Order: sequence, then C-alpha cells, then structure tokens
Amino acid sequence: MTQAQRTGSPSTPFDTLKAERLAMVYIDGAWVAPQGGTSHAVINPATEEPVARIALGTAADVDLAVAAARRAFPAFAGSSRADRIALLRRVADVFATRREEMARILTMEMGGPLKRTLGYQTAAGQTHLDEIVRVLETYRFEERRGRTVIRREPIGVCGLITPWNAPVMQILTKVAPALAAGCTMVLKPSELAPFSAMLFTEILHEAGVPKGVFNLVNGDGPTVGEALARHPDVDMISFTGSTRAGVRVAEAAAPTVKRVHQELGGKAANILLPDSDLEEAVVRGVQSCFGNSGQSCIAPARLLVPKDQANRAAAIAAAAAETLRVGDPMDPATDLGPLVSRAQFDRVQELIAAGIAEGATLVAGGLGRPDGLTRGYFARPTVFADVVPGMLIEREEIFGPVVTIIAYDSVEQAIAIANDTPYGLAAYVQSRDPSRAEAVAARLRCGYVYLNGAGPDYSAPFGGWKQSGNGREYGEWGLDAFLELKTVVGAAPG
Ligand SMILES: NC(=O)c1ccc[n+]([C@@H]2O[C@H](COP(=O)([O-])OP(=O)(O)OC[C@H]3O[C@@H](n4cnc5c(N)ncnc54)[C@H](O)[C@@H]3O)[C@@H](O)[C@H]2O)c1
Repeated sequence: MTQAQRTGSPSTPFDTLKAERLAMVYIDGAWVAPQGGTSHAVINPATEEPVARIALGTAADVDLAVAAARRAFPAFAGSSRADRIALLRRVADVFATRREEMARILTMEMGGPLKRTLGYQTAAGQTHLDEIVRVLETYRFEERRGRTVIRREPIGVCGLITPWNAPVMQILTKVAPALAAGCTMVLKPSELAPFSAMLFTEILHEAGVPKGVFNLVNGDGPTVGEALARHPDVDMISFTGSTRAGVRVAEAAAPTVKRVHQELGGKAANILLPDSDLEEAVVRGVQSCFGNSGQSCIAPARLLVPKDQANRAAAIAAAAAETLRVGDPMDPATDLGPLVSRAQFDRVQELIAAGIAEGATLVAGGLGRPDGLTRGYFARPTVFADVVPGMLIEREEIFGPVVTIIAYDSVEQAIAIANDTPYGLAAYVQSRDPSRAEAVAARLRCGYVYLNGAGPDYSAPFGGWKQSGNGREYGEWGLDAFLELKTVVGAAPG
C-alpha cells in the first residue's frame, strides 16, 4: 500500500481506474464533477485503512442523470434486437479482459477472498452476460393471437440500487437485462463498494454503450437512493439490499406508483433429512454458510438436523469451522476474509453475544477476532448448537460467519421451522433420496431450493417470497422485469 492510499488522498491502487474519477459521477456518457455533496473514505476491511475517497452525489446529480437517461430512452428503446445483442457481446468481451482487475478491486473494497471474487463473483457476472445474450436471441417481444397483439416494451428509465456483498454480480443482474430490454438507467451502487461499479462503468463506456443509456451516481441510500426512488421521471426501481432499506425505497416510490422490484434479505434453512449423509451434508452446509464470511442473502444459516444426530452434527460442524483459513483476502489460500465494515463486525459480535446469553451452546468460534489477527474486521467462524426456534440468532439475518444448529423431532416439524421466518429467499434440503428431497422442497415457502449441494442455475428465476422480496432475476424472468405489457386489439389479422 502506498503512502497516498494510507492517508486516503485521492490516489488509486488500480491499474486503470483513474484517480480523478473517484471524485466524479458518470452522466450522459462522461465523467463529471458532482453538484456539491460530500466525500466518503472507502475503507479496506482487511486493514481498516482508507483506500481512497469517493464523491457522494446529491439529489441534483440524480436529476441530471435521470434527465440524461430520459433523453436517451426513445432511441435506445427503438434499437434493434441485433444491435443490443452486439452491444451486450462487446460488454461481455471487455468484462472478460478486465475480470482479474475487477476481482482484485472487489477483494480490496469488500474483503471477499480472491478465490471467491475471481472464481465466483466475476465468473457469475460473466455467465449472466452470456446468458442474457442467449435469452435475447429468441425472446418473444410480441405475440399475436388473431387480431390481438401482446407486446412487451421497455419500461423506461430505471433506478438500480445495489448492495456491497457481491457487488458486480448484483449490478450485472440488473444492468444486463435492462440493456437487453432497451431501458436506460441510473445506477447507485453501495457506498461501501463503489470501485467495482466505477470499473464496471469504464467497461460499459469502452464497450460503446450509447451516452445517457447508463449513468452512475455514487452516494448514500437516504440521499441518492431515495432521490431515485422518489423521482417522478423514473419508471422503475430495481433494488437489492436489506429488507429495511427495501421498505424505505418502496415507501419513497409509492406516490409515483412506479414498479418496485425488490431482492431483499434472507435466513435460509438447511434441512438434513434423517437419511442424509451427515458428515458430507454438515461440512458442505458449514462451508456454504461461511462463503463470503456469511455475508450472503442465501447463506444456509439454520442447520436443521434430526434430534438423534444433533450431537454428531455439532461435532462435525465445529471441526469443519476450525479447518477454515481466515485472513488476508488477497492470499489465494484464504477461505474467509473480513466482514465488510466496522458496523457489520459490531453487529455480528452483538448477535454472537446474544446467542451466548440466550443459552445456545457455542461449539466453535465466538466473540472477537481469530487468533493471530490484530486488525481488520475479521470474525471467527462460529457454530452454535442447541439453538431453539425463536432465539434472536435463529430469527435475525446475521450476515456473518455464524451457523445455528436446530434439532428437530420430525420432518413435519423441520418444515414448519424452516417456514417460520418472515423471509422466503432460499432453502436447502439434503437426502440420499433426491425425490424425497424434492417432496420437501415443494413444501417450503421460498423462491429457491438447493438440493444435495447443487450449484445455482443462472438460466432459472432467482428471487424471494415474503419479506425477501417480490422480483425475479436471471434468464428470461430477469428480462421480463424490465418490460411493460401492452395489449393491442383490432390489429390486422396476423
Ligand atoms: N435477495 C437478494 O438477491 C440479495 C442479494 C444480496 C444481498 N441481499 C441483502 O442485502 C443486504 C446486505 O446489503 P447492504 O448492507 O448493502 O444492504 P442495505 O440495504 O444497507 O443497502 C443496499 C443498498 O441500498 C441503499 N440504501 C440504504 N438505505 C436506503 C434508503 N433509505 N433508500 C434508498 N436506498 C438505500 C444502500 O446505499 C445500498 O446501495 C442483506 O440483507 C442481504 O440479504 C439480498
């Protein structure tokens, strides 16, 4: 780290992200100074030191960005499918050339281990780009039924608000379908992880996204996020983040009756059926929960095990937690990096303390940093056994490396516990018999169920039920989200 980065002066450790751009917003195809506003030091969570300061935009910047997007909308909405496919292919090509740089930036700003930012976050981003091209090639924008025509048209100017936990992937799952649909947009990324969004903006610029089609305004939620949500000339908000902020966005958007697409928090259950391979299922569940240091909306944080296997499950989980390497996220061998911020670290500590106070049995990890780490927002991979439904650690989304083991008496009870949450994003079921696992999946009230360690399918819809949201991303469902339906009756017979 250079002296300039240590002091937080507007230098940049990145190869190509120009230092002066950190103090700018991107509007109408150009980097420009914001209309006033403050600046914000982005902290490297592994070192607790500032990396650089970024400018936080204002509501006036949102006005300018929305106006640029509105001006660009008619031409872009009228562009051909072939033009948009070509554009998305160019974005995918440029993204591929900058992928490693992107992974390093992500690791620096949000602390995800390099093996994950390179191997998962940016890889998934690339897949989403390839996937939207595949979808766009055959998507039916118009359907004729006799003299009735059903059209799908771009919804208009979109406000995109994204979190920090898998930043570039969450940006891509909005920007890629919005471009495919012919929408124009204003992105407000998380102020905790803005560099990846700025690099992504450079990628779009280099790929030749027409001016005004994509705009970036960094800023905090209450200022820039709410200005976007309230804006009368924004037709849709696509939001990913906490349920708390998602509700605020929906409230701000309500007077203008715009579409609000929400991807919110979760508290996934991982049901180990009595016939599962306990060792394999517990190890996999623990590793999956601790991916991204538990900062994942789909983290299988509630491990439900049959009562007679609970002690063994706790021992296996504790051993699995203790083998994980916590440390420098830039080290390719690291499994868990730091939590994203001091606030997140403090919150996770509070919830671990609450678990201890509530009488859950701590079998691995606990309060404080892992041994040997004296700075950085590193939490200990923590496993609680004897967790009872209703405990705070069983209900709250912890967003840290904490697994809670809950013993159940019957599969009926396991299903009831899994569903007894305000959230409904993801769930997991483990069984030696895939059809038995599938039967349980059918009874879970959530939007995505992973059976027996299956990975994600980026061509299938992803999104939450209940307080986990109301939108769907990925594949054609992701594209549907950015389109409005129009029915035309009395058309010439087709
Ligand atoms: N369902 C999903 O697909 C999904 C994916 C990833 C993360 N998440 C959820 O995101 C949360 C973690 O991310 P986070 O801490 O960045 O969430 P957050 O809600 O604090 O912030 C998300 C975004 O919303 C903005 N924001 C905050 N307050 C706002 C307001 N009042 N008005 C408008 N915008 C506002 C933030 O600046 C940020 O850009 C977790 O709850 C996690 O489960 C959900």
